[in-house]
Amino acid sequence: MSLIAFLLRRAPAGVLLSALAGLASGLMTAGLLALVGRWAARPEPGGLALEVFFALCGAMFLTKVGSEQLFIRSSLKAVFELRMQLGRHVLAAPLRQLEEVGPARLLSALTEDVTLIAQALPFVSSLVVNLVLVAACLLILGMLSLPLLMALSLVLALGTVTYRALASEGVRRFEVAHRSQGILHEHLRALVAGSKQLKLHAGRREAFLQGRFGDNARALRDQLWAAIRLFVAGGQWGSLLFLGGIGLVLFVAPQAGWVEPPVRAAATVTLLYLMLPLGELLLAVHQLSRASVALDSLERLGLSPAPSAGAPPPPVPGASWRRLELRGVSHGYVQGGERTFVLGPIDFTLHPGEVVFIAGGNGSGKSTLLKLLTGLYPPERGEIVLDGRIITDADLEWYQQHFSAVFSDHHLFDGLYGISGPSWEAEARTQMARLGLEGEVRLHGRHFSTTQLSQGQRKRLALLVSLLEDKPLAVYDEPAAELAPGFKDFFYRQLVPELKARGKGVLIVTHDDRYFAHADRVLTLENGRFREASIASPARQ
Ligand SMILES: Nc1ncnc2c1ncn2[C@@H]1O[C@H](COP(=O)(O)OP(=O)(O)OP(=O)(O)O)[C@@H](O)[C@H]1O
Repeated sequence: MSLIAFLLRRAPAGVLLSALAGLASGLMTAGLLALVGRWAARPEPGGLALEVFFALCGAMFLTKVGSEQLFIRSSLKAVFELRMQLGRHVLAAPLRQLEEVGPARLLSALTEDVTLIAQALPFVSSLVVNLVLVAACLLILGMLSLPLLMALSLVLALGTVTYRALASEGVRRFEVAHRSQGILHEHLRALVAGSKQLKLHAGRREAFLQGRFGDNARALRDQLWAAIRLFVAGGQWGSLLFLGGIGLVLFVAPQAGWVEPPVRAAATVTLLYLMLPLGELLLAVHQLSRASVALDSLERLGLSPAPSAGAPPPPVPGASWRRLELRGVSHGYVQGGERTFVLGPIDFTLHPGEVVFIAGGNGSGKSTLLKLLTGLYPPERGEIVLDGRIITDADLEWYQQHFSAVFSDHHLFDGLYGISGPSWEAEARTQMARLGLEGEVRLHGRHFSTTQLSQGQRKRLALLVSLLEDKPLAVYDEPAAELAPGFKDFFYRQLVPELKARGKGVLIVTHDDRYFAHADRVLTLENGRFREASIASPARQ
């Protein structure tokens, strides 16, 4: 099973030790059963070796507890590693791949799929221990009566074949339900993100809840029920067969002469005991089947690390550079097999201390250009060249580290991650004061006291982080869109000239034509291409 392989890959020593302890525990239980069986078969009471009985009980308890604890530790380790690995894969995957998979599917994988796997892992241990117990019970029964063992094996084989047929159909239905779960996640995201609009419009709220959301939730409920019902039916059929097996021992076997009267009690005890591990096995198969669907789905996400992952360490912030060029670069989007938009080919050069504004209508490709320039989208055609070095796939990670960015859909982290240096705190406080953030947000160590802020405050906090990063190149996508006039002025008239004076290359997507005079060049994008030549050093307003 893929789940067992998954565990063995991540915690081989712990799983093997746990399996050995489980095996020992199963053997002790079988020994105990054999002992009790032999005692039950004696015509006279007494004669059970008490010390052997208690020794076996103690050993069974210790090996079982040891096996379970080792297994739980190994499972937790495996799940922790899976979470870390998924996090790394998400961050190492090319941005386009993440956009294509979509946030809902990613979140569903990182939360629900991992949880399903974590919850199912203890059942791997149960599978091992109970398989040993079943094998041991069959061995004991075989020693008591060979014909009985053969008849029971037939019953068990029939049960297994039927259960497998039902279970494989159940797994198929779990797969269908899993796809609905991904769609439900998308609707849940819409429900949370759109709660304001839904609150203000009762008709829309009901239409959404009863419509797409409710339809999908109902479909998921029905698909899960269809899948679980098959496993339950399989389990019930297995129990029925087994009761038939007990009937065999009690009524048919003695008459057929398969079981001698002295061992009939022992065979019945063993058979009755066998019901326990068989029941647990069925439960384990059910849980593990569901988790296997989740694991397969995680593997199907196919988050391949970008070719640049694991590249040389990033440069020290503030590293010097001389010239950045885009030579005939282009990038296109494909949706439903059709090219919907192409940016480029673009030729563009930026030098230290240069400030370039990018203007253009909605959908003209400004944000796409920023993603291309920063290496988040590798060019389909053309070259990015930094100081004469052509940026290859293997250089992308290194190249990306030159940029500090504030995107239009910027995520505000709750603290200053990755900001270091001897005077980072003093610098942070100074810049917070300049950006008017004092009194609105406080620094607790490296964490912000809050991120529950207005749009303008969030934008200023994002600018603060960008300033503290102190990278050689700064790109901003409509940074002043939500800023009040005073802060807009401060940004264009003070911050941007300061960045320029410090030799940064600055690229700003903006519609603020009042401030165009503060750029060395203003380039306008139109349908993915630059419309006109640069405006060199316009007169300051
Ligand atoms: N992830 C994506 N997948 C497919 N198409 C996309 C994607 N992102 C953008 N596009 C398309 O590419 C075109 C350019 O989008 P882009 O976001 O670069 O424009 P923009 O100039 O920044 O627009 P705006 O001023 O409205 O922010 C648009 O037609 C858009 O629909």
